[in-house]
Amino acid sequence: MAKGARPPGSLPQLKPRRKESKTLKRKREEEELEGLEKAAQEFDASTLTKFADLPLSRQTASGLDKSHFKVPTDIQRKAIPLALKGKDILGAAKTGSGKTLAFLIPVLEKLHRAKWTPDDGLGALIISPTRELAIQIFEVLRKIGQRHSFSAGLVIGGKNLQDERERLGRMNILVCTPGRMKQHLEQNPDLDTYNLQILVLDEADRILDMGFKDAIDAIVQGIPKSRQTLLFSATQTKNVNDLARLSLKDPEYVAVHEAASTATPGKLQQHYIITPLPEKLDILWSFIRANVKSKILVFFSSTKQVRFVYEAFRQMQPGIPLLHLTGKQKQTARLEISAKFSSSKNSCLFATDVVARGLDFPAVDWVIQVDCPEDADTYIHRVGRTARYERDGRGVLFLCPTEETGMLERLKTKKVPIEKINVKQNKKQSIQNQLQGICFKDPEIKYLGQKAFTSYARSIYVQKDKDIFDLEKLPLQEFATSLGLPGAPRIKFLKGEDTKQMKNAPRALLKDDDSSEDEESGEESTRKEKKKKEVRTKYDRMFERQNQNIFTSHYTGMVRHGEEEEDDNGDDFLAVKGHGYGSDTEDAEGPKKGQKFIEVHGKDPLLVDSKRREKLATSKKALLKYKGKGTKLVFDEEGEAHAIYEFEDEEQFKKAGDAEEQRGKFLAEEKKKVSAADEEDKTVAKEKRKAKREKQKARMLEEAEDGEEGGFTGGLPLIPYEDFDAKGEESDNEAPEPFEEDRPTKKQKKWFEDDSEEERKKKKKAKKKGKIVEMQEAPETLDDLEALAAGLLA
Ligand SMILES: Nc1ncnc2c1ncn2[C@@H]1O[C@H](COP(=O)(O)OP(=O)(O)OP(=O)(O)O)[C@@H](O)[C@H]1O
Repeated sequence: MAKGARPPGSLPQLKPRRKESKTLKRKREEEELEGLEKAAQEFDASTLTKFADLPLSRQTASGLDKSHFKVPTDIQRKAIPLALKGKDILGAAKTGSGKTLAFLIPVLEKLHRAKWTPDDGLGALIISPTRELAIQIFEVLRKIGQRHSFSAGLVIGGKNLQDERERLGRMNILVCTPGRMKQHLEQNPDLDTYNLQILVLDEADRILDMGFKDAIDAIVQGIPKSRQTLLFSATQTKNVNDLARLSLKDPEYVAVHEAASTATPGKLQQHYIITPLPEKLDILWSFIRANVKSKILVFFSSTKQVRFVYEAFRQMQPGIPLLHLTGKQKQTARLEISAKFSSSKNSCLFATDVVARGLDFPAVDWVIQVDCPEDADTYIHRVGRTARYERDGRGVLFLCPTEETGMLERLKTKKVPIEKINVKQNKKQSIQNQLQGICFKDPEIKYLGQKAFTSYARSIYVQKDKDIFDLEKLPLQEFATSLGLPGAPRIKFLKGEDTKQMKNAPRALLKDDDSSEDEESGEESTRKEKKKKEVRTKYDRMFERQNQNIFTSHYTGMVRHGEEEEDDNGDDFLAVKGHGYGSDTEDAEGPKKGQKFIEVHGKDPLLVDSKRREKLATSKKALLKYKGKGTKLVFDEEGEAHAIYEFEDEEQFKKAGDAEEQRGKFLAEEKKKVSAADEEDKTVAKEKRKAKREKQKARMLEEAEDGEEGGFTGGLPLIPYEDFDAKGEESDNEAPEPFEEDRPTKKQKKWFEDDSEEERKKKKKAKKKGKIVEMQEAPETLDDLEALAAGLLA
């Protein structure tokens, strides 16, 4: 028999051997999982010094190692062993102390030990209050989970609901913001949450506050009670009601820094200055000019302030790259700006509280809080953007004299060590004249300044802590002057703002169109969706965009006339009738639901049943026919008006021929004159438009060139409303954004290209020396990021 041949009747060896190895493999895996579970239950946390000591899957251990995480931080050392035992956790630790890994490692291990496969659907849900933070969490998950085969997705809005929906059904781990997740739960039948194993709330106190209540309740309602729940924050909630809402089971309170003498990182130096409100911008400007070689993060209380200071300072060229980030920008722009600030060495980012929590910008030197935060917790989160994970950092809080006592008391109660410093008067530079010049030359910036003024006043007005925030005590007139405005714009507060809205100040700010944070609660997104569905004309949108309080009294009068004085319209040429309009009940005589009368001067009321018809009926052209021909008048020496014929000699008039013929002739001649004048006007207007366009173009070019030389991001062309509508998501609610940053500009590119160019050169040099190991290219957009993760973390 040939060597290796099978004896007759014997069984082939290959099949049993393969079967045996599969079975063995499965058995070995089962044993491994059981071993992990047992080791986790028996693990003694006091023996933990390195991540390698933890009973972790090979995949997680390898992911941590590859991401260069070797030694756990305090919160990780305490929270991870408990979470691996399956406990619910309330985790509290200072900002920048590594809470993200403290919940991501248990998430991966939970699914691994449950032998979760891509077919098992959603196993873990991680909720973050803002999109930026969700993206950051997702990136860390992608790094440490790279050896696992779970699929992971981001649900944060900013893109088509349908696109997101299609991906969701296939995800094992979702990182989401509350409002968007609620939307999906309500509208996406493929999203099955009934098998969820673990729920995480990062920045739990923020997520559990009133603004997200509906969304969180809706999410929790649809997930099993038997799941594990992890809550983390630097300012943790222990509110029993909140915990009951989440049905936590005997949660372990892990507060590593509770016994510490301070609530903020040890390497953080914190100072405050007392400054009158009108001097804030002078001090900020002087500070930035003195620290152009630093990385600075500046907080304001509203989007409008951020935009005004950014645009004005940009024109003044402080000698450091300026950036701005608010929840009102489009997602792509926000991502781009975060990335730019992260990668830059020296730059100054103006922002709202959208970046106050959780964001891990590397190596920020200074956090400046120009506007007083609404409470001590917000202060702690804002200042925590510096001095992260063993690094140094400095924070400066600007306080108006009226805010000093109250705020310092709040900070002391929260164990925040902060010291007063004084501004060196000889170093302080007044920029009031420059700002006045800028506002005078550029109406767009003046407009932003007016909006910044009203937004600031409003932000103070809605604050609930009246011991700190008192609008009446602020020198508003001087503040307006300090912004470069000719006078203080009129401010009108909405009725009820001081009651219902003030009760929930942070959310009130959020609901205002100047909202300081970005994430939408469920109610907010539903409201926006409803608003989108309403048919609105271009003019409706235009009026909505404008802040009517800051217009001239003439304009306000015009608008109010239409809004408030409907009934008193005897002298109006055009008026909307009040009766029956908007009534829900049908009225036999009046218009039906959806219909209304419009009254055209001197004619019977017209019944219209749609906006389009109303527009047609009230268009300039349609109204012309009611206008009549007009009468030519001449004035005597006393200034009294008379019809022409009153001055004519009757005999002569009769001689000239038939009266009707004369009238016809006169009308024909006048018509000719009017159309000639009309033509002339049109030509002049056309030329004016052309000249204006050319001027704008020249200005852009000039600014672009300035930017290349001086290194400043340049202004952008003013965009006609129509163009803006076509492009901008935000155009529905916002004033036109002439300075939107996600339109690429020469200067912006140049600025950061220089940085990366330099870095590229450095890398090239280092590579030659063998210092750098090439890494996989970083994802640039959300889609890149998701594509990398969604197709399995591996
Ligand atoms: N074990 C570790 N070893 C080294 N670096 C770590 C470790 N854990 C976390 N870090 C780093 O520390 C920084 C802060 O971590 P993280 O963002 O998780 O802090 P945080 O406690 O969530 O802060 P915040 O309260 O502001 O949200 C990050 O850059 C992270 O990569």
